[in-house]
Amino acid sequence: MKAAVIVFPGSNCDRDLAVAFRAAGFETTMVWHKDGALPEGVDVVGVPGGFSYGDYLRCGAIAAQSPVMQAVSAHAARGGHVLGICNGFQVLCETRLLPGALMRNAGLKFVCKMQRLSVGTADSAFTAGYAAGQEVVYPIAHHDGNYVADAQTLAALEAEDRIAFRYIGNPNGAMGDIAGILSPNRRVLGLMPHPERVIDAGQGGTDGAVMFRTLAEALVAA
Ligand SMILES: NC(=O)CC[C@H](N)C(=O)O
Repeated sequence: MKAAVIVFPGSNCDRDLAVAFRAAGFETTMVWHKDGALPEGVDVVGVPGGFSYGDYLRCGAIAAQSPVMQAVSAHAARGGHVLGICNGFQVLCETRLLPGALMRNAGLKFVCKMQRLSVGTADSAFTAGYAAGQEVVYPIAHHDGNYVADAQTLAALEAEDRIAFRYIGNPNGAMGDIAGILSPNRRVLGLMPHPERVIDAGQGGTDGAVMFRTLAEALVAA
């Protein structure tokens, strides 16, 4: 299985994401954002966390215009898997691969802590290793994690079982306590919390390792 991790100026979780993919058995290539193409035969593209372009104009807005995002969109259109974490989630919303937007945290502060989450659905290659309703703990670290969408979008996310994770004790004001969502084909996941930072007991938890392991298993079986 092959993974690619996109690197923008200001990405800072790209290496952590590569470590998580590699630990789960993915052959992983880093892709500089100006390279318009993804490696041949890539199964999953990771869009990492960080502060791409210094979070100007909005978090993820400039990165979304990068040449590589056209290749990522084409990969998604072919039914490829995409995982956007934190700034990566913001980039996927700005690219319109996922609906809605991430606004400034309701408390107007950067929030950095371990966060309890409830798994919203086990029906995806990313979340099949969890049970719906299961509690997991991933770290969060963001100032723009306040998920907003119009009523129609929220209703569709709910009706189509596309809310992947919800906060337990909402840290940022996100509508519906939404921490992560899936695309209609369930192959694009964007989430604010960081599963790649909890893949080893030495990091203080292993709840995130399940996501990468399950994804690897699903892609081998596909
Ligand atoms: N850890 C991150 O990816 C941070 C995301 C974004 N720059 C924010 O602070 O909201």
